[in-house]
Amino acid sequence: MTSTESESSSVLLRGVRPYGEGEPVDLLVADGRIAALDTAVDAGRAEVVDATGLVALPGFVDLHTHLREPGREDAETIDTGSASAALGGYTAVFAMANTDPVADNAVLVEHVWRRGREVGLVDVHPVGAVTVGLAGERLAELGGMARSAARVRMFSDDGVCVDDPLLMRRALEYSSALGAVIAQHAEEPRLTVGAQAHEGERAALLGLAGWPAAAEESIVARDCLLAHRTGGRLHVCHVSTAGTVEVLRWAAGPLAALPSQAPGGRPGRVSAEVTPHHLLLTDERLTTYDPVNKVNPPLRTEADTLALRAALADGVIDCVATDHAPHAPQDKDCEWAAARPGMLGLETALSVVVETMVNTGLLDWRGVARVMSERPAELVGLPDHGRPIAVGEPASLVLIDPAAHWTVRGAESASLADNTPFEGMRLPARVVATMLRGRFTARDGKVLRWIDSC
Ligand SMILES: NC(=O)N[C@@H](CC(=O)O)C(=O)O
Ligand SMILES: [Zn+2]
Ligand SMILES: [Zn+2]
Repeated sequence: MTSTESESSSVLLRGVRPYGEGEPVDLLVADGRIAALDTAVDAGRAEVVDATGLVALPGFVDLHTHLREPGREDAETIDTGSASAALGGYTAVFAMANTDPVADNAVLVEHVWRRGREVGLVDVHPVGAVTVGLAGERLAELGGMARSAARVRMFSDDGVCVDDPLLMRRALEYSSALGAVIAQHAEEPRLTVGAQAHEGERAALLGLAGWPAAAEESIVARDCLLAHRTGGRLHVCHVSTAGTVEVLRWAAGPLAALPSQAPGGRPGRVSAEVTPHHLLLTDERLTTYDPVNKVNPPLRTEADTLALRAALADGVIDCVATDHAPHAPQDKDCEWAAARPGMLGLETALSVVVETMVNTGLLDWRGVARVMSERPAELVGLPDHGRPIAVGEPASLVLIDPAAHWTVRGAESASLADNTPFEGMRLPARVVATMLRGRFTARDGKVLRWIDSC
């Protein structure tokens, strides 16, 4: 993007196409908000940026990111993870609680929140743990975290499942009172002891212990019932099987029609996310035994990827979440069984969504805005993200070159880690710039910190 310099902090984006629709317009940003949206807008003292041909969408919101700070700053920090998020088009991320120490108290979540603000590249919202130390034995102080300066609105033991039904039921009961969401890593631990790969033909051929689809589906079914009966707010993390899609369909239909026993008769609500890697990759990739493909839940079959895509398109799955899971080399560059599960996701998410959802005709750009920005913001009640591109709204935006292609190189990512399963793949569409409340946080592949823009 070329631009003319100016001493003013306002910016005029010339020739953008909001949601990729209609004729190009000029979008004027002033005081952090969209000040004009029209043809031939007078630049005045604004910096003029040539954005011809670029699609503008509301900045992306990731409900599932691992930033690793505190505890594993060798794999990622709030700073490097925020930079990766800005490059990927994100303006808000939810940082999972499985850090060391675990984010299970007000002091820790406030630390993560403050550090995110200091870095200032993306709004970092800490996720609080559901149980103390993720140990699954007693509930953490959810209320204390919700009332802290971090205003925690999502709780999760992600990495492990809250498998005790009584604890999960209590957490869901509290969630409605707190206006929060319980995000479940759905994995029945008794069914995945020693599991290494999706249970099926591929795992059998490779001699890897199988990870049954029912381990996920049985917990999702149980939790949908608990959410409905308690009036709680359940969010299902990283849906990976066609069977889970059917359970979610049942929860939204026949189950929702049953009377709830919740206080005031208010039924629970269930939402769900899918990761870019589960939309694109299958267990066919495991033949190399390269641990870059190891992830929890595991890569599944092509039929699963197709069911997930259809469910995202028709709204049974609400949104895309990256499950960005950076790992240090010693935890990934080792034999399959010893490697940690997880893969990078923030910088490749848009391109994978375009490849699997837009280029297949399942979603248009408005649909991309829905699943990557509007719906996730709505699920957790973020008031100033996922907003319409309209005059008066916050200028938290992503500009995309829809015609670009690029080749993924983990070493070039802003993340400290390089465990991307998309290494060497040529993918469509590229984030050209990200803007948070009127300030560029990433532009032409470079991260812009406060200091750069002052
Ligand atoms: N997805 C993964 O394989 N790993 C995540 C944990 C998780 O999301 O369950 C991690 O923290 O590394
Ligand atoms: Zn998980
Ligand atoms: Zn995760």
